[in-house]
Amino acid sequence: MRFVPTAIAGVTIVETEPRLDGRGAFARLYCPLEFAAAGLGDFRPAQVNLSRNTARHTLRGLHYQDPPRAEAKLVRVTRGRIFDVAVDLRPGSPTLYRWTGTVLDEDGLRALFIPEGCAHGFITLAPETDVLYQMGRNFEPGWGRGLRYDDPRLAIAWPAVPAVVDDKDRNWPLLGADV
Ligand SMILES: Cc1cn([C@H]2C[C@H](O)[C@@H](COP(=O)(O)OP(=O)(O)O[C@H]3O[C@H](C)C(=O)[C@H](O)[C@H]3O)O2)c(=O)[nH]c1=O
Repeated sequence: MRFVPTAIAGVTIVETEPRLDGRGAFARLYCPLEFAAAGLGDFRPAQVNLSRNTARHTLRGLHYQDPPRAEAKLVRVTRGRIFDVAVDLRPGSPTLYRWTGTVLDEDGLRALFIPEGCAHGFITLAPETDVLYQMGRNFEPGWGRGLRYDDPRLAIAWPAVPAVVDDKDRNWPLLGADV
């Protein structure tokens, strides 16, 4: 695996190096030892989730969980295409409230690692898009927090106008202008 840093410390593009042969390819998608050696800490997924999105330009997020339920996640696309975004929410971070984004598509050989302390969201760029999550913690209802995808304080350059957004995601509080 190759670990490609982004503008936000810890948010990392994880690229696999498929082994090709006459049958096709074989690729390692995750390894705790390689993640630890890359400085991403002890990421050992507790649950794996599938987000199935029917319409193009479906937007989900931006979501995060506060300590002690903060969660790291490894996100990849198994069908379709997304623009995937992470926002730094770590107090004292030099990139606090900065965002970074990357396109993930169905070849599934690129993933985005979002560490604890960052919010995550995506917009689909194709219909029938499936997003696969490896989650660093078990899900517990009631711990979900969110940022507005259109918060002017974040100024995320989404590549499309969202067509489908859950009411929950339309109603997260805006960050104050003072942050
Ligand atoms: C996150 C989660 C949800 N659920 C249940 C709760 C609801 O009944 C249903 C949909 O949950 P929610 O509306 O929170 O799903 P999304 O809006 O896609 O949220 C996810 O999308 C953003 C972009 C993320 O990064 C998070 O992984 C997650 O917050 O699945 C579970 O059973 N387990 C889980 O881990």
